[in-house]
Amino acid sequence: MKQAMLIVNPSSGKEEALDHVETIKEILTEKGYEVSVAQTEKELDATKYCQGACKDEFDLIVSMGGDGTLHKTINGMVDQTHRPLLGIIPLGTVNDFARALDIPLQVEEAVDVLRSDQTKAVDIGRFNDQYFVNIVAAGAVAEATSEVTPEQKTKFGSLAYMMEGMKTLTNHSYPIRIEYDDKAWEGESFLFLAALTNSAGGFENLSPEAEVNDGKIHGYVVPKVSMIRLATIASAIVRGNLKDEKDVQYFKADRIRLTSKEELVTNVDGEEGDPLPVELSVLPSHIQVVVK
Ligand SMILES: Nc1ncnc2c1ncn2[C@@H]1O[C@H](COP(=O)(O)OP(=O)(O)OP(=O)(O)O)[C@@H](O)[C@H]1O
Repeated sequence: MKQAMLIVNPSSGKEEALDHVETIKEILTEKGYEVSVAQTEKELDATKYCQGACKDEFDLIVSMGGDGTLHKTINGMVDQTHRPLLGIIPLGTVNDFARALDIPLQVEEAVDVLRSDQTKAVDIGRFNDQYFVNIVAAGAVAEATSEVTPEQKTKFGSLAYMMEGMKTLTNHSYPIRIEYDDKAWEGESFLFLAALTNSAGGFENLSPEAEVNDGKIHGYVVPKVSMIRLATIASAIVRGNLKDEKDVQYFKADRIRLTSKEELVTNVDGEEGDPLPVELSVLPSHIQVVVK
C-alpha cells in the first residue's frame, strides 16, 4: 500500500490546519494511500518528520502550514535519496510557494488539488548548507523583513513586508560583491534579491521571469540611487518589471557568491539566514509537487 504523511502545523496562519485533516485523509484513502499524521510543535519538527518519511520510503508528504512549515519540510527532503511526492496546503498568511505553483489559496480548493494526478518538477536552491524554494534577500532590507512580527503578517499580509522593507531601503545602502557564474558586480547597493519563483512576500510580480523549473537563479541588484529613482524602482516591483528599470542589474545564473566588507544579514524564504559570505546554487527539477 502507498504511504502518505500529513505534516500539520496547527499554529500556521488562522490556526485551521487541524480542521482539514479528516477531509484530506478521506481523499488520500480513496487514492489508495495509508495516511499518517504528524503534528508539529516546534521549529525543526517538520524537517525531522520529513526525514523519517523519506527514510521509510513514503510516497507522498503533504505540508499543511505556511511557507515556514513548507521550507522546513523541504529541508528534510532535499538531500535524501528517496524523495516523496510533495502536496501543499497553503495555510499561512503569505504562501509564496503555493502562489508560484498556482495552487489555490482557498483552502478547500487546495485540498481538492490532492485528487489530481498532475505533478510538476520544481527547482530547489542551495544556500550554504541549507535550502530555499522562493527567494534570498541580502542586506538591511533582509533584516527588516525578518523583523516583521506574526501579528503584523496576520494583520497586513504582504503589505507588512513592503512597509518594513521600504522604511529600511530609503536610508540604508551597503557595499556588496556579487559573483555569478564567471561574472561579477561590485558596488553600493540598496537591495539584492536571488529568486527561484515569481512570488515573494506575497508580491506575485516580484520576479515574473523566474519559472519554478527553469534551472536558474534570477538575480536583481538595486544599486544605491536617488530617492526619486528608488520610488520608481519600488513601483516597478509592484508592476512586475523590476528587471527593465535602467539602474537595476538583472542576471540569470547557476551559482552566486555574495560577499561584503560589512556585516550583512540575509533573509531566506522569509526567515533570517546566515550572514555574508554566502554561496547559492540550484538543484534543477529536484522535487515533484502535486498540482492542479
Ligand atoms: N504547534 C506549534 N505551535 C506554535 N508554533 C509552531 C508549532 N509548530 C510549528 N511552529 C512554528 O511555526 C513556524 C512556521 O509557521 P508557518 O510559516 O507555517 O506559518 P505562518 O507564519 O502563519 O505562515 P507564513 O510563513 O506563510 O506567513 C515554524 O517556524 C515553527 O517554529
